[in-house]
Amino acid sequence: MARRFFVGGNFKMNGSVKAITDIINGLNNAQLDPNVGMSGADCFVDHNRESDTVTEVVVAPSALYLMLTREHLRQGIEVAAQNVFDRPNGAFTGEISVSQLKDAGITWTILGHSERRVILQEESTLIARKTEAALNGGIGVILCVGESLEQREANKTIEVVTAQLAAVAERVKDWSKIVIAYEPIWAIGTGKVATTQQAQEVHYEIRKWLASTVSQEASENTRIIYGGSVTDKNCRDLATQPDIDGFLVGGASLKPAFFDIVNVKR
Ligand SMILES: O=C[C@H](O)COP(=O)(O)O
Repeated sequence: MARRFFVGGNFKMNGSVKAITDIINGLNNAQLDPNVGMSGADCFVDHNRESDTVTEVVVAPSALYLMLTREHLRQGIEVAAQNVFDRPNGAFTGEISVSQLKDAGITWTILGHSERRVILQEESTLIARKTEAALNGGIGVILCVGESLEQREANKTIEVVTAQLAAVAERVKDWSKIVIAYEPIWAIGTGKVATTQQAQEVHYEIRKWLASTVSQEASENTRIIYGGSVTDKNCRDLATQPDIDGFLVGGASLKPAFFDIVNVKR
């Protein structure tokens, strides 16, 4: 079975009520390229159909705008949090629980983004616990991994990325609700996109790692998406690579160019 193409929009800590409302309206009115496989504006996602051709689209506004987005965004596009805590409801000031996300109709969360790993100093063990909690609570996880420029130059990319994944594999056996986002840190927000070869190489190695560490089934079925300066201009070549199953888009997800990325021919 072909893996369903997946495009996530990570708004990061951007936006206001007005700006997010404008983005929601844009998404609600977006026209799809008929070459995606379907025609009409309601074809982004339909969870009642088993389609390999229709792209799955998920957007991740900051926590303050999750409910606004879910309330006004058309059905068929899912909403993701950018983080979730690993404990049930309780005395954890400033955190959001998995059950609170579910209660608000939020079906995905991003975890392990390098901005949280580096700036907030989140370690792989915490990210693994959060991943386990999200999955146990019925929330899908966009699990981000990626190396710094220094690590790439020291030829440590695969070692770093697989160590980040291994922390999750220690706690999680079922990877069917995980989408892995490979995001080289040096490509995030820098305008310096990985070459198709660089991205494909790492995605291939991640798939190999899944086969040897998780299962052959996880290797074949897990979506591995690329993030890091993806635009409507550079997404096409990346999308044609055999192990690239979509994108996690930052800056460009705030702009109309996002629809061209969703509609990319592959
Ligand atoms: O989560 C998204 C990535 O950090 C990529 O961000 P970017 O597209 O702005 O480089």
